[in-house]
Amino acid sequence: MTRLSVNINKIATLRNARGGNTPNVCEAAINCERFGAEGITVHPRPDERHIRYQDVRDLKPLVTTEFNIEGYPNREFINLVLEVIPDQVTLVPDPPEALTSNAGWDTVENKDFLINIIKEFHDAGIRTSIFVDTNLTNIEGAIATGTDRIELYTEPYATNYPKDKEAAISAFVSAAKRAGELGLAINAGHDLSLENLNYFYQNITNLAEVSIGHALISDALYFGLENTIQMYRRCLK
Ligand SMILES: CC(=O)[C@@H](O)[C@H](O)COP(=O)(O)O
Ligand SMILES: NCC(=O)COP(=O)(O)O
Repeated sequence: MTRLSVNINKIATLRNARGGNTPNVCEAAINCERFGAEGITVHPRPDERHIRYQDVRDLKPLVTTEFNIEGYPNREFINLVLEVIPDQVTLVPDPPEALTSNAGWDTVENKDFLINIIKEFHDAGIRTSIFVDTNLTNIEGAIATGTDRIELYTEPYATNYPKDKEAAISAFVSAAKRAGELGLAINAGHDLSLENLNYFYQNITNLAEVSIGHALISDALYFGLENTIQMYRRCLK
């Protein structure tokens, strides 16, 4: 079974546009779960342009499925995660000014850095995942960090899918196979959509979880949140 974790960053983007509390991020999370989401993902960024640190604190007692916090592990982020104790933390190597995530970790170069942070999260009982591309050196490097999971950065797959889906998935199949051999569980995310999700799911057999935000929240404008979540869940069958 592959879990669908709904990333609610874009709900916060809309809320922040007017400075009030509409739409309400906490209500949205509760409803996502009611409509079939099997997890809630948030990615607080240093400028708090969408999810705010306080949102993360407010969400923790409300999320009843799986709470996944993503972000670059600076000390402020690490302290927030250790305060909130989510089910999973996903470490992403984004510089503060990044528009969105656009690369995975160089797990060889950052080995010692990641080992120390992952240990800190493990000591607090938090499952870890690290964002990586399909480069096999980075997949093999991930095991040395002690992480429980990797999250495959799927933007290149999403970009290439409309041109040639077999070519687009190929590196992901190899990466997932190698990760499986090493005993790493696999998550995936970034730019997954109703168009490309089912093919990804069909080809990556050992996929534990996908986190989807931008396309899913956009689709909800047309199809409604409940219907959209069900549509995405049907792509994972
Ligand atoms: C790690 C990842 O791919 C997602 O967290 C994605 O970057 C969403 O972040 P934004 O909503 O800030 O684009
Ligand atoms: N980890 C990926 C994520 O949470 C959502 O990415 P996107 O669907 O907003 O591109």
